[in-house]
Amino acid sequence: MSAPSSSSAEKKPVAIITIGMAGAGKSTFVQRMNSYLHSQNEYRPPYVLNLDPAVTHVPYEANIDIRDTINYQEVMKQYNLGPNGGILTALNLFTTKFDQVLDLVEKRAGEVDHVILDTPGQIEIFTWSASGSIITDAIASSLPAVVAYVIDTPRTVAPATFMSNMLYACSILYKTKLPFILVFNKTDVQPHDFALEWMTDFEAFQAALATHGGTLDSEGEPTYMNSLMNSMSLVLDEFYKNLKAVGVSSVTGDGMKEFFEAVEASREEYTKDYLPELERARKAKEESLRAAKQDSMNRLLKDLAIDRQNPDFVRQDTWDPAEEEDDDDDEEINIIDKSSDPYPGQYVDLTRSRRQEDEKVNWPRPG
Ligand SMILES: Nc1nc2c(ncn2[C@@H]2O[C@H](COP(=O)(O)OP(=O)(O)OP(=O)(O)O)[C@@H](O)[C@H]2O)c(=O)[nH]1
Repeated sequence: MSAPSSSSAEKKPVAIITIGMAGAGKSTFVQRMNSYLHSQNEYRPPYVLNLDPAVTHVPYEANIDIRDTINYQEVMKQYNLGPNGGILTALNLFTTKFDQVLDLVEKRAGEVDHVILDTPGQIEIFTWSASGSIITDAIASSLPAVVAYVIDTPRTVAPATFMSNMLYACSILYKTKLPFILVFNKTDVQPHDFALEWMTDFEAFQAALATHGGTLDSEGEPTYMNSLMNSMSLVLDEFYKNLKAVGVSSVTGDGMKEFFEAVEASREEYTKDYLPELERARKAKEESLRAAKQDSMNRLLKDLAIDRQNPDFVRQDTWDPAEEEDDDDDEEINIIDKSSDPYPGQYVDLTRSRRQEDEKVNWPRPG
């Protein structure tokens, strides 16, 4: 897929990468985005990708579903892994085919306004794995992209939990460098006003800390935890300036209008901040590749000049086409776009197809 230029980025669909702690409501939120976009005239229905191999049921119809390509249970058996290792390895296997996913997304890019990604329940599997980074970078270098960080609002009312959640969000923001929306979910159970207040008013957060239990030790002095959180909240002040926060209820649909307004604002942010940085990094990489190639070429030419002085070498140095290896007989694995017409045999199970090929094959174990 070609990289978006600053001028064409606004015409491309926005990729919404949905991330959040287990149980924060990611899948329900993806379903809500899906139904909201279907119901609005100003938007076209989205293109949805499920990247959670272990989920038993998703409340939406995904266009591409990792479970159609990777049998997560089989991966666990083959590699003798537990559930988290199984999810990570399944995601790694899927990532090796992500170029096909990008091709399918590109084919649909003209027909949709949003490409939505649902990620595995265990947040760290996506945010701290090589596959998560590869997928995020691949998507973000092809389409305007935004991270929707889903927060379980009722479980974030304690200042310490709020702070840990914000620190986690902060680490993802600085890792991906993408436009970032904090999605305070489940506002039907707990409104998110307290969070907005803590993010904008440092003293309000301090006051909440002071009134929360366990903040003073037996001598009436602030506990270590309390002092730490006080200092942290000062550091986070800078982080809060770099993001948008909206409250939604994935159950009632409250706040979805505001969420999509934040997505549109993020598209502009992507074009203004992320894209120039991406183009700069790409140029630097091309330049270093070009320099490395030139260096190899110079060394090759130097070696050839020496070898050509040896008549025995010149006699042996003939090219025999029969010795060429045929690399084209690799088995083709296809990612499935379920919104295209299916045809018999289209389903390919990456795990099973490998096993049938050679029962004795030992797959490389993750390092
Ligand atoms: N009241 C309320 N419940 C919600 C909301 N969003 C999600 N839930 C509930 O929260 C629970 C978890 O939701 P999921 O969508 O499965 O969360 P998830 O983050 O995808 O979960 P994992 O993939 O297991 O990490 C479910 O019981 C949902 O019904 C909401 O806006 N309001």
